[in-house]
Amino acid sequence: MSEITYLFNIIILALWLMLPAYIANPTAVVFGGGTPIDFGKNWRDGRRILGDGKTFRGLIGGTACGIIIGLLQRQISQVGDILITPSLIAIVTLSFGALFGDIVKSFFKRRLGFARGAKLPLIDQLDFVIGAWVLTYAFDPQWFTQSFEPLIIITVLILTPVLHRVTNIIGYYIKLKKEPW
Ligand SMILES: CC(C)=CCC/C(C)=C/CC/C(C)=C/CC/C(C)=C/COC[C@@H](COP(=O)(O)O)OC/C=C(\C)CC/C=C(\C)CC/C=C(\C)CCC=C(C)C
Ligand SMILES: Nc1ccn([C@@H]2O[C@H](COP(=O)(O)OP(=O)(O)OP(=O)(O)O)[C@@H](O)[C@H]2O)c(=O)n1
Ligand SMILES: [Mg+2]
Repeated sequence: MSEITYLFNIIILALWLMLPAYIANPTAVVFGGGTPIDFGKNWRDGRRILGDGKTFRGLIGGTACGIIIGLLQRQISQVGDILITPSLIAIVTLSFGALFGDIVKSFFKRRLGFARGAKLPLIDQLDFVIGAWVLTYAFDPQWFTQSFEPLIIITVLILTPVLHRVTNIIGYYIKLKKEPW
């Protein structure tokens, strides 16, 4: 196998493993709106706990879409036998964890005084990856460690900011996102 083919396989595997999280994050934008998760309440510092950018509809819609993709992946990997099958726990923790990470980020963003939608380079791009990994490692450490080898982790960390930027620019031009970042 040439080095190019090897690298290509690593990238495909990284995308495959991250897919529930990669789908949950942008579909939360699509389904988002309505009641905010913090119910419009402020923290002790007088600023919003999370802000209007984190809603129940986004959280539920995004998690559901991620889970549906994960269930489809389980069917596909049984046919192919080459791709890693996500565990049922991992499907849920990758999807919910992505949006959980995004929520935790917004909490700290508000505490630092950043307005909703303000730019926070790298953190805005990796919040959902970290959230998905932390919850998956917490609830299914065996699946996590056997699937996410160090090389896959590095690939995801490099690839995600690029994919995030591209999807956000697409989202901005089709008027689903208010900011192109
Ligand atoms: C391995 C195999 C067999 C297949 C892999 C297929 C493949 C190419 C998978 C990756 C595609 C993918 C979904 C990439 C995006 C992942 C990602 C990093 C998403 C980040 O989400 C950003 C989102 C929210 O931003 P926020 O963090 O600031 O809250 O941005 C919102 C964007 C939108 C609402 C635009 C609409 C997007 C969708 C409905 C999701 C589907 C996206 C695409 C089809 C575009 C993918 C384009 C590429 C190749 C980057
Ligand atoms: N749990 C979520 C996550 C996202 N969204 C929607 O997706 C948009 C983009 O998400 P994101 O960039 O994460 O939020 P921001 O508005 O930028 O807010 P923050 O500064 O808190 O990141 C939000 O404005 C909101 O409409 C949502 O409704 N519910
Ligand atoms: Mg944002």
